[in-house]
Amino acid sequence: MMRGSLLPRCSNSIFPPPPNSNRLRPPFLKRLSAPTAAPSGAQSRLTFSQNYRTAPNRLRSSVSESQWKQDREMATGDELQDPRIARISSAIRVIPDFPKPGIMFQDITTMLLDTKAFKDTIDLFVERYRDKNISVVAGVEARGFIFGPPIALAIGAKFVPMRKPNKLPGEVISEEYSLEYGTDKMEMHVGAVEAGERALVIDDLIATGGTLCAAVKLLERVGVNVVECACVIELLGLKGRERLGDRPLFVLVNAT
Ligand SMILES: O=P(O)(O)OC[C@H]1O[C@H](OP(=O)(O)OP(=O)(O)O)[C@H](O)[C@@H]1O
Ligand SMILES: Nc1ncnc2[nH]cnc12
Repeated sequence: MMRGSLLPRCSNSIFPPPPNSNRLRPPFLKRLSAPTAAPSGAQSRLTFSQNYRTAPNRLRSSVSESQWKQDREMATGDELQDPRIARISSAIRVIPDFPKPGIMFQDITTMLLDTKAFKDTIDLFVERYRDKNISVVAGVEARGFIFGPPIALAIGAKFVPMRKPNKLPGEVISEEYSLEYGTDKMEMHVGAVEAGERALVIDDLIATGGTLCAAVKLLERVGVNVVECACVIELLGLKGRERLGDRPLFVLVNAT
């Protein structure tokens, strides 16, 4: 059955938002929004995002003062109001009740078919992270493997896969983490990164934040400075940001 094709693509663009839309809410209201589980058949809304957070209390012993200031400026930059985001948002398909009832699945595969939207997505990240002295792009399996490598190549960083358990052949360090239901484990090759390196962690989506948090912890355990986490989509209402604490997170679009 062509489940998703029957749905209109969610749009952020020039059309006025319907009643109760979360579109373009100020950031402080975003925190109060409903969880991802929505009444069956409801259309999830994707919103423009201005999601920047500082990391004021972060331990940055391996980072110079000027680099710290530069990072802070990056994390508190002007609100992102880029027209490319509307196209990206519209190209992401939303499938209700997948993989189980109540979940509004954010399907990025339709965005990958739209060559302009896919390129714009990569470009937006590259524009943000080039010239930031980032030597590592760490991508979270599986969907972080789609966005991470082109960004890494474009900014001149290496790509490090953060994998599900028992996939990497060499010596690994691992981190267990909890998800909405149950636990999972993430692994990284020992020696893939060195203490003092500057990393960007990338994934397609943040929901509860468990996955990104595990990736960050793995890197920090070996002395890597995680400059920022980045996702295409943030699912509002699941408190993913809270789980990340004061670590900066950058997202392109919000969804409920
Ligand atoms: O913020 P969280 O609650 O941790 O959820 C976010 C994670 O969930 C999805 O991966 P998932 O492992 O479900 O699917 P995959 O098999 O495509 O990697 C998504 O790609 C993120 O990695
Ligand atoms: N609603 C959702 N859509 C896509 N991927 C997800 N991972 C966790 N929640 C998700």
